[in-house]
Amino acid sequence: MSDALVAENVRKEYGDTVALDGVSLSVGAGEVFALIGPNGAGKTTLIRSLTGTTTPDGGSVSVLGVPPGSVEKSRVGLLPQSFDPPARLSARELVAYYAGLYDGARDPDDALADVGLSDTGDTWYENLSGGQQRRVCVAATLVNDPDILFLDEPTTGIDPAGRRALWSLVEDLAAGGTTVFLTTHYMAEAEQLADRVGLLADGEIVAVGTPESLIGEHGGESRLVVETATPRTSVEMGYTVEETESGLVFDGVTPADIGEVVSDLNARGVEYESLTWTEPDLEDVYLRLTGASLGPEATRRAGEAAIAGGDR
Ligand SMILES: Nc1ncnc2c1ncn2[C@@H]1O[C@H](COP(=O)(O)OP(=O)(O)OP(=O)(O)O)[C@@H](O)[C@H]1O
Repeated sequence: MSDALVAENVRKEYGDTVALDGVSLSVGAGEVFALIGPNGAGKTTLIRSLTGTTTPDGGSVSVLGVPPGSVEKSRVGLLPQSFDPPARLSARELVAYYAGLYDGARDPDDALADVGLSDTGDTWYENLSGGQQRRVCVAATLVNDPDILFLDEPTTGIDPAGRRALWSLVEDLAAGGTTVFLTTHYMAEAEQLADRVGLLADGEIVAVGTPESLIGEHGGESRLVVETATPRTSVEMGYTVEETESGLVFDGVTPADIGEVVSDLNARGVEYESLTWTEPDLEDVYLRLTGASLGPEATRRAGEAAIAGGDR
């Protein structure tokens, strides 16, 4: 697989802020690469550096074999994170405007159909919902049938059904040979779509690999989550136990161990409301490598209590 995109030691500073601190990566032709990382990690700055919408202070970038400023415009699609088109255009007029920038562009209605908005072509952009507006913007990036597509948080604000429709669109594009470089805060999106994922933190790539390899290397063990009737039940067992807001998390529990843990909980009089067994996923990788929280779902408390007394 030849490289569609190569960045070497890219550096960008804004005053005292080092937005990119020597980023190197390559993306193969036809590959889907997802960039994840906390707010302010430098994801948008990297996309802007890769697409020539900002000039790095150091390093080099090659897109389809040439510097970003020299690449044929019709071969590249870019959905910026912030995109504020004229509101008093219909969805179709807006997409047609972008189609007019290219020779041999696609039919705007086909691009709208790609994003599931066939019925809303006549609606003014300002009257569309936030998620529909985002989908129109995605449609606008598809009119030139790009060889490489940069999508900066493409599904932010889009409802779950719309998000899955866009995932399917990205999968179709990749199957057709389009290289896709996207950023996202949705770990499920990166895990579902990406051939490889890069984790950016404080302007540096801290891990890169297939979702499976990252999870295997950094995701930790499978675990049993126990929601207890009484918050922060203190329990002594032969597993590594984390206390959470809502109960207990037992690390390293396989499905075959669940019965034993449940017996132990019963024997010790721990009342529980639910038991959920989970395998590590990309969210665990993210949390472990950034030490950050993804939101209210991720309320796991630090401070493991490796407790003696059980039979493991
Ligand atoms: N034009 C700018 N002027 C000054 N500082 C900037 C500019 N653009 C980005 N920064 C700073 O560079 C750092 C990286 O910002 P960037 O927008 O690339 O992060 P991000 O990973 O895309 O964040 P988010 O997930 O919130 O979109 C931040 O500290 C940000 O404040």
